[in-house]
Amino acid sequence: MRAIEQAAFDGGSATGIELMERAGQGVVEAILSAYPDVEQGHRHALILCGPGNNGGDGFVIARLLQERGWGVECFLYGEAIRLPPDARANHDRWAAVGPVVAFNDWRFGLRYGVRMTGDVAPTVLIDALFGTGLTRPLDEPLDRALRELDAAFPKGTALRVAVDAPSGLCMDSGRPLAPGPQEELPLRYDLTVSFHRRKLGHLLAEGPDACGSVKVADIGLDQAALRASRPELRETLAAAVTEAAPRAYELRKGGEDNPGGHKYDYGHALVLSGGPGRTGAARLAARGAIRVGAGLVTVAAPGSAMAECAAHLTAIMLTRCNGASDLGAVLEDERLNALCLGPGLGVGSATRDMVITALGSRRRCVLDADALTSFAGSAPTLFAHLHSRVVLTPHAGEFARLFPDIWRKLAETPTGGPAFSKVDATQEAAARAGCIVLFKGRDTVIAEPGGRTVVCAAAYDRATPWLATAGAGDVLSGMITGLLARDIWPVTAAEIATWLHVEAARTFGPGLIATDIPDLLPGVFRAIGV
Ligand SMILES: NC(=O)C1=CN([C@@H]2O[C@H](COP(=O)(O)OP(=O)(O)OC[C@H]3O[C@@H](n4cnc5c(N)ncnc54)[C@H](OP(=O)(O)O)[C@@H]3O)[C@@H](O)[C@H]2O)[C@@H](O)CC1
Ligand SMILES: [K+]
Repeated sequence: MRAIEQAAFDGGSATGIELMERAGQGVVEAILSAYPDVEQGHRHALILCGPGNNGGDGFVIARLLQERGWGVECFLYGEAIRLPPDARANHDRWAAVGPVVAFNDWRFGLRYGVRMTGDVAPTVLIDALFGTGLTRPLDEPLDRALRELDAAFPKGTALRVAVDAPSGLCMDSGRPLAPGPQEELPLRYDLTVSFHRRKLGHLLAEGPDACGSVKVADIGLDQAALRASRPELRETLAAAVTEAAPRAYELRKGGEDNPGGHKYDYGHALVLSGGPGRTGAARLAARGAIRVGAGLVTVAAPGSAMAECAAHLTAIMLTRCNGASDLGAVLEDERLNALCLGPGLGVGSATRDMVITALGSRRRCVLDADALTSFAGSAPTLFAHLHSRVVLTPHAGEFARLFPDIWRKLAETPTGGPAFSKVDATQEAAARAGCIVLFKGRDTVIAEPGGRTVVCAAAYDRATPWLATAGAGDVLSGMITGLLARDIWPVTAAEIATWLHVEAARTFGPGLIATDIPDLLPGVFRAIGV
């Protein structure tokens, strides 16, 4: 954001004071449009201003609300004379018309303990303490003061709005920089108003829980001009966060963009299955692969599990595979162009051998679940065989087993900002593994070694708590495999599959189970014009 802001200054399209005014306006407009009721009846805002430009935004908001006839109380954390110039100017403008309470006098417990209701009780609390400039955990006394405020006005009694960021939340990682080992932010919010774009912190880790909802205020930064003036920003701006639906032509069969007409034009995916009683995961993956449009899908199962698989599979073919040497023979069929190993496959040396055989064939490949866990403690062996057309899809536990040192960095309590983030962790893992890593979670991150990184967050209006169900991950692996079979570039396949997976769950809602997901894809395809 600092670089973007500088580009706007350099290009002469805005001054700092103009951006700050628009930011303050943006917050007021966002509050009034999301919560029009706050303009009815008693209107009183309590505004906490910090020592940087976030605090400056707070003073603009104070002035604008007062001009609308609101009662406003401003509290400053820090010293007015130390404020940066634009924030100082807005502090002084406000101070000419209203009081500013210094930190020593905040004492929310005393102040509101006795007059919690009536005309002086705030209906809106605005946090303009820290935004993107948070560099270290909140000081203990500030943390305590905010907890007093939390107790005086429990969530639900006054609307809570964060300017750019909930104070204490690191906007590069979504991780709290709070004192104490619990890493808990003192306050949670109903609305967070971001400027220009959503930031990683709004989407990663604790971000969505802390922010409540996020509205983006346009402060007039022109994206096209910025890209032209600062080429190095292009990649970061393009790749950071994606919520866009995949382009329909990438998924379409037939037509001008995709003239192929034969099933073999859409590839042949092979999904390896575990033994009897454990074939469900592979069958779920296979169904994901065929629904996403692979031309053909075969499940390869041990002889002892053939009958079980045959009883359940119709559009999907079946072949026998009793281990690595059988797999080698199966892979002599060159038409098998994408492989999926892991779901229900079993943990141990047999799986390790099959993974190594699969990787040796240089096919596009998804490794998930047991295929990853089988290499816990021998990750370097796996890394030695990986290549650029492989996608690893670990959840947190699997990630920790393969990349224990990277995981430790992510699990440690951060002592400063920017804190080590899931984006950093996934990029490091991809660089080490030499392949695509899709690090699952509500804040899924997909990284290519030294290349594109994408955050596909299932948060806010894309929240899908019902995806936390057994087998959902197996379907995702199968969907990626199906897209790989269709010749879609691995990182794109991972990205499209993740989006479709969330979208399918969203269209279904409560009650979703994994077997539903593949069958929801046709509806999602229709909705996005495939
Ligand atoms: N970029 C844009 O386009 C626009 C940006 N705008 C706004 O500016 C915000 C960014 O402003 P910013 O850079 O001044 O940072 P901000 O978050 O106010 O805090 C920095 C201050 O806090 C201090 N500090 C840090 N941690 C601390 C701690 N734990 N405890 C105590 N102090 C701590 C830090 O001190 P230092 O680290 O130097 O010691 C410094 O003094 C952005 O979020 C948005 O709201 C809009 O106005 C317009 C367009
Ligand atoms: K803030």
